[in-house]
Amino acid sequence: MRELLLAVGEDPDRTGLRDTPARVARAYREMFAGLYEEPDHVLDRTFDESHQELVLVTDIPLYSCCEHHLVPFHGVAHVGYIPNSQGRVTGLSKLARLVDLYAKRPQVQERLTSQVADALMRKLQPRGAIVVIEAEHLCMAMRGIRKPGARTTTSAVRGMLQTSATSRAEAIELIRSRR
Ligand SMILES: Nc1nc2c(ncn2[C@@H]2O[C@H](COP(=O)(O)OP(=O)(O)OP(=O)(O)O)[C@@H](O)[C@H]2O)c(=O)[nH]1
Repeated sequence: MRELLLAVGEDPDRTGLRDTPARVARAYREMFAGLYEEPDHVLDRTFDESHQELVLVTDIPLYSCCEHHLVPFHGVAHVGYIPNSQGRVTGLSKLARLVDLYAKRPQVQERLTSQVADALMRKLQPRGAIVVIEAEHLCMAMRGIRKPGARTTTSAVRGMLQTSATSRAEAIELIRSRR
């Protein structure tokens, strides 16, 4: 941190910046807490419910950090899956926990989207999964190209939500028509 401040021409001993290294370390440890957690544990607890159609949680608030600049990107995630024939479902909050865990790592939006979908497929073995993330990258808003308001949408679709156009269209329509 001291080197970083010197590199950008700041005096590390200046009043107000004296405590900065420890504070920044604490903040980044919190923002990157997902590096130290095992994603599969989030979905350890499941229960059987004879629901074999789409379960979709939309508008999960998302805060992450781009690994290129360590500058935040934020937006919402929509996460859905179709339980398998045993009807193995997970608590709805676990879908948000999964998003949170992967978001709390240095990320790129595409990888974050795929990681959530792949964890669902791995642990719940559902018939299909869909993850859509819409986010604004502050590295494109507050610096660089400076385009505030530009939003990036990424999707990861697995299983029958990938192979069945009807199932995929239903999920996408529900995401688009929310509110
Ligand atoms: N695909 C993708 N790109 C990202 C993401 N987050 C940041 N980026 C981009 O990563 C790129 C890094 O580009 P570089 O040329 O290495 O870095 P830079 O000189 O700071 O680029 P500028 O942002 O254009 O000033 C930029 O184009 C960012 O917009 C992300 O989640 N996904």
